[in-house]
Amino acid sequence: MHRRVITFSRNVFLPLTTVCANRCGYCCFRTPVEEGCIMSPDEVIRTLDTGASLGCTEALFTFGERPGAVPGFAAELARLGYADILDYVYDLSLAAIKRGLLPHTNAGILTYEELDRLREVNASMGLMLETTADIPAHRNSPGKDPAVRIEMIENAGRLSIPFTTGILIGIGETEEDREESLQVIRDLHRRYGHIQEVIVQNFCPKQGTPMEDAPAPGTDEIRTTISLAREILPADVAVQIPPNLADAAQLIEYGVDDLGGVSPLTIDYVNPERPWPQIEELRRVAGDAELRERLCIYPQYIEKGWYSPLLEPLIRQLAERIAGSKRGEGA
Ligand SMILES: O=c1nc2n(C[C@H](O)[C@H](O)[C@H](O)CO)c3cc(O)ccc3cc-2c(=O)[nH]1
Ligand SMILES: C[C@H]1O[C@@H](n2cnc3c(N)ncnc32)[C@H](O)[C@@H]1O
Ligand code: MET
Ligand code: SF4
Repeated sequence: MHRRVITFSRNVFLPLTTVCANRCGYCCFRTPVEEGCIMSPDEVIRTLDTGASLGCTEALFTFGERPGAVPGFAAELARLGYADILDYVYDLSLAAIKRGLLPHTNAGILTYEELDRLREVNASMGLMLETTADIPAHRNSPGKDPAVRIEMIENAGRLSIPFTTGILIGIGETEEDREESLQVIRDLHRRYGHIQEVIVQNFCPKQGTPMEDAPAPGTDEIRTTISLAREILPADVAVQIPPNLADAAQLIEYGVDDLGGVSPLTIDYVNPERPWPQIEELRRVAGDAELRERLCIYPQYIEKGWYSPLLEPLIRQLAERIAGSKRGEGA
C-alpha cells in the first residue's frame, strides 16, 4: 500500500522591510518608516550563514508591499546604496544562492517586468490571493484588490514561475467567498499549470490592530475549508496549512498535503507570537503519513525545468541531498 506523504520545507524568514503601502486590518507586521525599518545586509548574511549550517534549503523573502511608495522610505534605502527594494532583494537572493539556499520571494504585488527580473534568482515565488471578496479589512490596501492579485498570479503563470498562493480565512469573507477564491485559483492553474501549493491560512487576531477583537476561525471551520480546497483543487496542487497557526494534528486527515516552510532559526514575523514546531513535532503531526522534506520548488517543476540556468546546480545539489537524508533514515 502507498503511504500518504506530508511535506515541509526548512527555511529562514527574511523580512527585508516592514514598511508597506497597504494597511490591512489584520496585520501587525507593518511599521511606519523609521530607522531600523530595513533588515541590514549584515543581518541577512548572518541569518543565511546560520540557516545554511542548520540545513535550511529556502530563503523566504517576505516583506511589505511597494515600500518605495511610502514617504521617507527611499531615503532609508539609499543609505544602503539602493534605489529600489527589488534590487536589494535581487542582490541578497544571489547571496542566498551562493550560500546554498534557494530564494522564494513574496513581496506583495509585482509587475510582469518585476516578476521577470526576480525569476532569474528565485526558485519559486508567492502571493496570497487572500480573498476575492471586497472586505473592510482591505479598505486601505489597494494592493489587496482581488483583480490586482489575480492579474499578478496570472502574470506569474505567463512567465512559468512555480507559484505559491492561498486564502486567508476569517477576515470578513463568507463561505461562498472562500469557494469562489479557490475556484479562481483552480482556473488560473488550469490555464497556466503553475500553482504548486495553496495555503489555507487562518486569521489570528493581533493586539493593537483594527481586527484585534475579531474572532479567529475555529478548528471545525478550518477543517471545512481544507476539505473544500481539496475538493476544488486538482490533485497536483498541494494544500498547505501553517503548523504554527492551527492545530495541524487535528486537520491532517481532511486533505492536508504540506506543512509549509518551518524554520529552526527565525520566527514567523507575520505571526510573531506563534513559534514554529520543531521537526520532531511535525513527525507526530504527520501521524501515519510519511513526513518528507521538500524544496521551495516542487519536484514536478524541477522535472519540467521551470527555473533559471543560474539555479540549476543548486537545485540539483539540494534535491540530491534531501533524497539522500531520506535514504539515510531508512525510509
Ligand atoms: O508564497 C508564500 N509563502 C509564504 N510562506 C512560505 C511558505 O510557508 C513556504 O515557505 C512555501 O511553502 C514555499 O515553499 C510563509 C512562511 C512563513 O514562515 C510565514 C508566512 C508565510 C507566508 C507566505 C505567503 O504569504 N506566501
Ligand atoms: C504573509 C501572509 O500572512 C498573512 N497574514 C497577515 N496577517 C495575518 C494574521 N493576523 N493572521 C494570519 N495570517 C496573517 C497574509 O495572508 C499574508 O499574505
Ligand atoms: N506584504 C505582502 C502581502 O501581504 C507580503 C506578505 S505580508 C508581510 O502580500
Ligand atoms: S499583510 Fe502584507 S500587505 Fe497587508 S499591511 Fe501587512 S505587510 Fe502590508
